[in-house]
Amino acid sequence: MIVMENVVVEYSKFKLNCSLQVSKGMITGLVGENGAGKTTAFKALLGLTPLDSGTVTIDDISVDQLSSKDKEKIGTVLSDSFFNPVFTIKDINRLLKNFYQDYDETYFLTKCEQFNLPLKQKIKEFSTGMKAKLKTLTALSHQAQILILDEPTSGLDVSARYEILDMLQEYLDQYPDSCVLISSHISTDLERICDDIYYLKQGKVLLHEDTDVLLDMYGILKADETMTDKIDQDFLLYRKRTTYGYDYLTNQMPFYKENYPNLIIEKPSIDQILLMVMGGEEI
Ligand SMILES: Nc1ncnc2c1ncn2[C@@H]1O[C@H](COP(=O)(O)OP(=O)(O)OP(=O)(O)O)[C@@H](O)[C@H]1O
Repeated sequence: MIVMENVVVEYSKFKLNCSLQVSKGMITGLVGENGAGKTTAFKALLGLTPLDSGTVTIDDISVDQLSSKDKEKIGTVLSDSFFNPVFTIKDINRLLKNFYQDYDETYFLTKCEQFNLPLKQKIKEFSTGMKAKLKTLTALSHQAQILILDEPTSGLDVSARYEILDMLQEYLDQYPDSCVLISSHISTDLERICDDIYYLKQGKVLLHEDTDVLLDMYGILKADETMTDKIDQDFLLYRKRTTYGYDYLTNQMPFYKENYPNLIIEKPSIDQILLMVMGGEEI
């Protein structure tokens, strides 16, 4: 289990101030615009950047107290780090075998074959998709209990993205006690595999919700000026001015459907929900 509590990381022009939790058996998504602080949060989680305040624990151990053995239980994909580009998969296989006690060479090589990744070609000659698959594969090849994956599907076409997401789902089926934190710009990716989603904006968590709740309970009410005065405001989260009045975001769509049968209520996609939170006025 990953717990990040009131973590503050302050740079000259940016401040991350966030809490989040990833439980066993769960895939948690972190979404946010460019510069929202996702990578900073991942670095804080992994102890790669000093905290100004707050705590990060992984399976109840503070991240700065993790032993080498504890660290072996963490699999990572970070956007700006990878193996030396002149290495081949054969080289990487040898390195992983020496580094991780629980390295599963059969899994690694079988998946490389499945993804048509050549064993003897230098990584610098790989396509973006090939590199992305290899990156995720290395994170999954040592029976890690904790997976921290920063944009593993970034820059990939839809089939390559789904191959990576399916591989993650399969991993969790095989190791049901593990937990996964994954960031992405693509909300359909998160919708496909995440149990819950955090939305980060300017270093702060603006929304945290179970994916099922987002998809089943959230709604957008389309109200004109007269209707605006009549609607119960108790379950409205954000509003946005429109040409006819206001769009309201609610997390209690059934309540409004039942009590306001004449009101137009749309079931939003996750992108539409995030756009309301991103650009709307909090109520
Ligand atoms: N080492 C650093 N020193 C100073 N500022 C930094 C440093 N690292 C990141 N930042 C700033 O922190 C902010 C958040 O960056 P971060 O990379 O965490 O965002 P992100 O959500 O991962 O963005 P993207 O989706 O574009 O990768 C940015 O404004 C960035 O310029």
